[in-house]
Formats: sequence, C-alpha cells, structure tokens
Amino acid sequence: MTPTPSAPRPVLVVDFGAQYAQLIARRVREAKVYSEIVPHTFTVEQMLAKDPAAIILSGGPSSVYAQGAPFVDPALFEAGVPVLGICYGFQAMAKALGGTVAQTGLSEYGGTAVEVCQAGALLAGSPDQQTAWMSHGDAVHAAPEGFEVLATSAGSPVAAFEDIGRRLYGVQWHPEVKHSPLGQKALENFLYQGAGLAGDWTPGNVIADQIALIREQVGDSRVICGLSGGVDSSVAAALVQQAVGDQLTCVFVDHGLLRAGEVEQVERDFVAATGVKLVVMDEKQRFLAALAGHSDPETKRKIIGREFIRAFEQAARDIVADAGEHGGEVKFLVQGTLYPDVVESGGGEGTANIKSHHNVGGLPDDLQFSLVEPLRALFKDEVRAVGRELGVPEVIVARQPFPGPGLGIRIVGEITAERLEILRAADAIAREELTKAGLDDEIWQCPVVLLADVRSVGVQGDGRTYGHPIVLRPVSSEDAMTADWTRLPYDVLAIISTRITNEVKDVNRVVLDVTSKPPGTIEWE
Ligand SMILES: Nc1ncnc2c1ncn2[C@@H]1O[C@H](COP(=O)(O)OP(=O)(O)OP(=O)(O)O)[C@@H](O)[C@H]1O
Ligand SMILES: O=c1[nH]c(=O)c2[nH+]cn([C@@H]3O[C@H](COP(=O)(O)O)[C@@H](O)[C@H]3O)c2[nH]1
Ligand SMILES: NC(=O)CC[C@H](N)C(=O)O
Ligand SMILES: [Mg+2]
Repeated sequence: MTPTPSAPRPVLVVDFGAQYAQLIARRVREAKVYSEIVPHTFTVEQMLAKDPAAIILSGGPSSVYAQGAPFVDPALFEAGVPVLGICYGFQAMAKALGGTVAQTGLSEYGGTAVEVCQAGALLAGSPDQQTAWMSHGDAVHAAPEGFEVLATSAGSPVAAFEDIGRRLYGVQWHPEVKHSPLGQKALENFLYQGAGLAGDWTPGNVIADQIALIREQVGDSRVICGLSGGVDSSVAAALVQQAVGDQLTCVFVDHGLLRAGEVEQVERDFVAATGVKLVVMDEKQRFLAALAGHSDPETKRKIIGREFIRAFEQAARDIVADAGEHGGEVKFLVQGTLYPDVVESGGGEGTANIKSHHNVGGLPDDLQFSLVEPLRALFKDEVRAVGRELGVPEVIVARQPFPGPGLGIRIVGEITAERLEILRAADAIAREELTKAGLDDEIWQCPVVLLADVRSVGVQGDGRTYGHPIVLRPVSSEDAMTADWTRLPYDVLAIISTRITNEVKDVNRVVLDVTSKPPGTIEWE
C-alpha cells in the first residue's frame, strides 16, 4: 500500500490522556500552524522522525510522582526542539529536568486568579493579574535549574516557567480552553516567539500541496473515488479532479443502507453541480446478505468496510472492461477520510479504538488499492473551508454528515430489509420536520436510531401495541470529536414524535438522547 503523502512540518501534541489534546491541536491550527496529535507512548525517536517544528505536552489524569505514571524522556529536551508543557505536561517537564512536583493540598478547578511576576516571552502582553482556567491537584513547587518563574497562584507556587535559551516553556493552566481569556495569546507567544514559527498555514494551503502530491502519487494511472455525496468525499473528489482530470471516475455505492431519496440526490444534484464522471453501483443484495445474522457493532462495521472495497473492486473491473484495450488498471482509491476517522479508529499510533470507521479501521487486510486521502490530516470545518476555496457548491459543503455505514449502524441489532424500511421512514419524517422548522444549520446532524431488539408496551387506537422505540440524537459540534445534545424546541419534538408513532408501523415510542460526547459517541454503534 502506498503511504498517504506527507503533511507539512507539524507541531506535535503529545497526548497524556488529556480531555483536551484535540483542542490543543485545533488552537494551534487556529494560530495558522499545522499540528498533529501523537500518543505519549511514542518514543523520542518516533517523535523526531516526524520532524516536528515544536512539541506540546498535554495535560493528563495521572500524578507525575505516582508509580507507572507516564513520563517524558529527558532526551526530548536535548533535541533542540521547542517544547511547551501544559498542566500534566508542565509537571512532567519539571520533574524530568530536576524540579519538584507535589500535591499542594489546594486543588484548583475552574477560573483561577494568576499573578504574573514577569511576563518573559511566554506571557508577553499579559497583565500582572489574570484569570486562567485550572484543573489540577498537583503543582510544581520548585522550577528546574535554568528556568525563570513567570507566574504563581494560590495553589501553584510555580504556575508558569520558561528557559528561553533551551526554548522550553510551561504553564500549569489550560491555555487551550476558551475560559482562559489570554490562553490563545500564550500559545501564540510560544509558537511565534518561542518556536519562531511563521503562522502561515491555512487549510487552503492544503490545496496546492495536495494537488502536487496527488499528481506525483498517481502519475497517469486511473483513479476511482468512493463518493457518497457527503462533504468529505465531494471535496476529495474535487481536489483529485483538479489534479488528474478525467483519469478520475467517482463510484457511488448504493448499499441499501441509505436514507430515503439519497441515491437520486447524488445521481442528479451532485453530477449537475460538479460535472464529475459518476458510476452508481447497486450493491443492496451484497450488503444485506453479508450482514445477515450479525448484530455486534464492530462486526457490522468490519463487514461494511470489507463489502465497500469489494464493490469498489467490481467498479474498477467494470471501468477497465468498458475502456477496452485503451484502459489501464485502476490502482488508486480516493477516500474522503478525515483526521477524526483516523483518531477514532485507533490511528495505528496507540490511541484507543473507539469504533472502526469503515474507511480506516474497517478496511480489509487484502486491500489491493493504494489509497489517496488528501484530507486525512484535517478536521471537518477545515475541509469545509477547503471545499469553499475549491468552489464546491454550498449545498454540498454545508451538508450535515452522514456516516458511510449509513442506517446499518443506526439499527441496534440485526439488519433486515424490514427494519431498514422502518428506520428509513422514521428518519425521513425527522429530517423533514427539522428542515421545515429551519433547524438544519443549528444542528450538526441528527441520527435517528431504531432499537430493534427492544420492545415496549403502548396503546394505540384503544388497543395494546408492543413496538420498537426510535431514538432522536440531535447534536451540535465543531468537529465531531466532542458534541453536545441540541436543545430542540419542544413543539418540534412533539410533531416529530406524533408523526413517527402515527405513520411508521411497529414504532410506538420516540425518545430523545440527552447525552454529550463524551461520554456517548454521536452514533449509537
Ligand atoms: N455510499 C458510498 N459510496 C461510495 N463511497 C462512500 C459511500 N459512503 C462513504 N463513502 C466513502 O467513505 C468515506 C468516508 O465517509 P464519510 O461519511 O465519513 O464521508 P463523506 O460521506 O464524504 O462526508 P460526510 O462526513 O459529510 O458524510 C467517504 O469520503 C467516501 O470516500
Ligand atoms: O464515514 C463514516 N464512517 C464510519 O464508520 C463512521 N462512524 C461514525 N461516523 C461519523 O463520524 C462522526 C463521529 O461519530 P461518532 O461520535 O459516532 O464516532 C459522526 O459524524 C458520525 O456520523 C462515521 N462516518
Ligand atoms: N489537568 C491535568 O493535566 C492534571 C494534572 C494532574 N493530574 C493534577 O491533578 O495535577
Ligand atoms: Mg458520509
């Protein structure tokens, strides 16, 4: 498999199990510096192999002095790479370099007053007194030799420090959260002054770089793109089309797990809007047969991932056959894979496997295609920015996400044609009413889920029913890594509930999911 082309020199965020590692990476990108997350199990060599422009050590739940706590190899500080430690990362840095860290007896959670004794480079532009958002029980009591103490707070004798000569910096608080009003300023001080970075990266930079990389990777071969009509694959297809023109054919797989009206919409609107060559594969029977009898979410995801590839292989054979003797092999498969798909699938870099996204962790071992994934390093809102810059129509760029495995991961239980029909009907009603109420822009997406293995007693038309519940899962999010449930108006919920229970057979109850992510994920499987 040909590796995906490389990204620019990254600022690595080393994740010590922080709630906010993603957020740190995003804030760095907002400062126009490219950033990636790596697990703390990465060795110094593995980090340096990525040629980092700087390194940020994240917070984390452990205590640096506890047995088995993750630690920082002091060799990292000898490598000449600028480093910023945040909270746990700050404490780990202090300990590794000979400072002392202990419990203070005064934990600081939430907005905390910080006194800046000298601003130095890291806190340049900060007033003497500021509020910063803290979340810790341990504190640095003595800074390592060579460091200047920049700030203190009631519970943190050393709340920030720096060693300008060695380009090492640290803060006890969380500059990445919006509740630290001067947080972004401190991060930018680190990136621009501390690490001397230019701040000239934007998601739009990706376009020229990726077009060049795609040309280099693909040469004059034929390419297919798995196209769903969603944001990611549409933007990926637009990029590849700019790079290699009509070497590209888009392949839309109708796996029978789509929502009502979706095939028609992609066939008609997408082609009209973009002019791409599109092949539609009717693979409903293949997927249904392969999924029969399976109810475990990961098993379903792996089957769907595998069958997608089988369908792409068939499409590739068809394309070659159609082209006759003029046709070369189709060696490349373009996918609209994003950074969150990679992170959640375990990323192959030591992060936990939350769920196997069909296009990453769900790929079969015998994959023959080389993957072309120009958006693999980006978050969704960044992909939308790239799409807008490429001129992809707003109706596509602004679309709510819909997962590749579709309704297959929204039926909790075994997938059957009958259950798909029930869910498709309920989903169509929810979407219609949300659109009618003008709520589409307010929500990120609203999965509608059928609890196929659950039944409850109801009363309809004076008779007893024993039907299934439908779950509504409206969420708001910036990048799908974290989400909150959307507070939909009660009257809209009431209409949806009444219509679903009246119009969809076998459904006698509608429930609302009021869980944020974490702890719940957006989809139920
Ligand atoms: N029905 C489909 N036919 C062909 N390829 C698909 C289909 N569904 C998903 N894919 C492929 O899997 C990738 C991941 O799917 P995903 O749903 O994350 O992205 P998307 O559909 O492009 O965008 P969005 O997240 O906005 O729905 C897609 O980018 C596309 O390459
Ligand atoms: O293409 C996809 N293939 C998948 O296997 C998959 N699983 C989840 N999703 C979508 O990803 C986002 C985050 O979802 P979760 O909170 O459920 O992990 C949400 O937008 C989900 O709809 C998927 N998209
Ligand atoms: N948020 C953090 O990184 C906390 C660090 C450490 N666990 C403490 O309590 O001090
Ligand atoms: Mg999709």
